[in-house]
Order: sequence, then C-alpha cells, then structure tokens
Amino acid sequence: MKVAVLGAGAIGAYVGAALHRAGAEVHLIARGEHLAAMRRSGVRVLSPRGDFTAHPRATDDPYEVGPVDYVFLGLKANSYAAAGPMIRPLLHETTGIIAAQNGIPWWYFHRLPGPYQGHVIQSVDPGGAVTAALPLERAIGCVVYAATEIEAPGVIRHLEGTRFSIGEPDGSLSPRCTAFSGAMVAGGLKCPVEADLRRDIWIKLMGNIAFNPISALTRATMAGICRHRHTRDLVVTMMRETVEVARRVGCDPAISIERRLAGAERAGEHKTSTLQDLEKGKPLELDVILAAVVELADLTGADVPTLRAIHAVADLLDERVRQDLAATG
Ligand SMILES: NC(=O)C1=CN([C@@H]2O[C@H](COP(=O)(O)OP(=O)(O)OC[C@H]3O[C@@H](n4cnc5c(N)ncnc54)[C@H](OP(=O)(O)O)[C@@H]3O)[C@@H](O)[C@H]2O)C=CC1
Ligand SMILES: CC(C)(CO)C(=O)C(=O)O
Repeated sequence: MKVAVLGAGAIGAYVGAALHRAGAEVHLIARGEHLAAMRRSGVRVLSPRGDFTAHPRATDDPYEVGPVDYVFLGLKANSYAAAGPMIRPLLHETTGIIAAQNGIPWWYFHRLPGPYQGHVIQSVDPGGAVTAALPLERAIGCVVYAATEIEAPGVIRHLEGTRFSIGEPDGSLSPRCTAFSGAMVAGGLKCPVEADLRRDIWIKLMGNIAFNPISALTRATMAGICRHRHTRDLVVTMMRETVEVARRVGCDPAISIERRLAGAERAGEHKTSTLQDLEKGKPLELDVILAAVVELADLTGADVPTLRAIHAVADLLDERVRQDLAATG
C-alpha cells in the first residue's frame, strides 16, 4: 500500500510514522524546518504507549511522490481549498482521500439520503472550491480521537488516544476502507470502519464547537474551562444547541451532554488545537467547527443564539490573527 501524507504535521506525521512502522510505503509531504528535521532524522514519536522513530520518505514536492493508493490529509481544513495543485500529482483512478479534520467535512451531504442531499455548506466549501480540489467520490471520512502536538521539528508528542474512525459517505463497508483500516491497525492504531460516521462527527464536534473557540477567547485549558462555573454553563448551552442542529439535519448524536462534558474534562490541562494555533499566530480553524453549524442552523431554522454570539467574537479574533499575519508576512 502506497500512502502520501499531505500536511505531515502533528496528526499526519504521527499516522505516517505508524503506517510506515507496519510496512506501508509512506511519503510525508511537509515544509520548513519540520521537513528538514524529518528528512535528517526521521519522525520521532514520544508517547505514553512507548517512544519510537520511523524513517518514511519526506519531501515538499508531490511530483516526487507520484500517484498513491491513499492521500491522508493532515492539513488544517482552512488550507483544503488551495490544496488542488498539491493533490493532483498524487491521484490515480481509485486514490482515496482521507481527511483528518475536526468539524463538518465538505462531503457531509454527499450521498446522504434526505432533503439536503448534495447541499454545499459555504463556510466549509466556499463556492465549491474544496470539492474542486478534493473530489467527492474520493472522500473517505475520518474522525480523530487522538491528541498530538509538534513538540520540536521532527518530534511528535502523542498525548492520548489512538482511535481514527473512518467511513464512507454512503455508509458502505468498502474494500478501500477495510484495507486502510488494516494498515492502521497493523501500525498500532485503532481504525474502526463506521456505517454512520456522521454520528461520530457530531459527537466529536459537540466538544470542539464549545472548547475550541472558548479556549482561544480565554486562553484557558479544557480543564480550566470546565472548572469555571460560567464557562462550564456556556459549554453545556453550546452543546445543547449543537445537538438541536444535528437532529435537524437528520443525525442524533445519542450521547448525554453530561457524558460528553465528562469526556472532554478528562483531557485535563490540554490546550485545544485552536488555542495552539492562536499562540503560534496561525489562522483559526473555526469555519468547519463553528461557522458551519451556524450556517446549518440558518438552513434548518434552528435557534442557536449562543453559537451565534460566540461565532461573532471568535470570527473577529480570527480576522485579527489573519491581519497580523498579513502585516508580518
Ligand atoms: N493535533 C491534534 O491533536 C488533532 C488534530 N485534528 C485535526 O487534524 C488536522 C491537522 O491538525 P494538526 O496535525 O494538529 O495540524 P498541524 O498544523 O500540526 O499540521 C499541518 C501541517 O501541514 C503543513 N502544511 C500546510 N500547508 C502545507 C503545504 N502547502 N505544503 C506542505 N506542508 C504544508 C503545516 O506546515 P506549517 O506549520 O509550516 O504551516 C503543518 O506541518 C486538523 O484539521 C485538526 O483539526 C483533530 C483532532 C486532534
Ligand atoms: C481537544 C481535542 C484534542 C479533542 O477535543 C481536539 O480535537 C482539538 O484540540 O482540536
């Protein structure tokens, strides 16, 4: 099996190292100092499950890699629309694209029977630009339950979790999902193929939609947000509104707010990926996490005053980050 990891950052390099360890032909596509370090010394994974180093090939040029069986997309979702030129050299007729993103994916309404089948969510796929870069027939969904960080160039800190649930947009148990799952399991990861991945998407999103923007706005960790009475109440309200939107688009996450909150609280003094991006001066990945759900509320007539308010202030914060980035080059 030949796999290209496009955007071999915290999650991508971790998955690439695990697949390579189990014998897959893995090509990491990255850039900058992190790429230089991986080329020099491989990917060093530091994990409570045991440290290891893997030496997959690494490059910044997808033409060097050529067509692969799977592209594992480790880019932030806000880079997907511009990823077309990087992806095209990696595709053959049946290449599958597995996107490790948080939030609502661009393929959400693809092959979903019901009133919204084929609907394009503009906050996720503006003007269809993501679908143009990542064709729907190639999309394989993925919900990431692992938490990793780039501790230093070439060094991935794995904090917790090894589950990467995957699934077809039409819910079928396809040979391409089964084969990828087998390679992940051989690499020591969990990779169940789900018949209803959208349920996993909403369960994961109930946490991200609340904790990611609140953490960026307050700079608090997940445990810190849970400890503070008012932000704890805010999380509960945001989760409730999110479940209402999920139900209106035909998915019941079927988990109590208390259980979901307890799961997030167990992450402890963890900085969400959005807070980490803010601290590094990078754009915030909130369109797929928060704006998309507000847009779905508009589509379905759900009342989401709290999501709307948090979206307004988080979106302004993101605008300021982008302005600072543009000013400093
Ligand atoms: N990390 C985590 O614990 C979790 C992450 N996720 C999801 O996984 C996805 C990836 O997140 P994460 O791994 O944390 O993100 P990272 O920022 O660590 O990884 C993205 C990588 O892609 C690189 N990149 C961006 N553009 C290019 C390009 N044009 N060419 C080559 N490399 C490029 C980035 O380089 P540079 O830094 O130079 O921009 C970076 O190394 C996100 O959607 C996130 O929501 C989900 C759950 C948990
Ligand atoms: C916090 C975590 C690891 C799980 O909710 C996450 O998905 C993120 O940081 O974006």
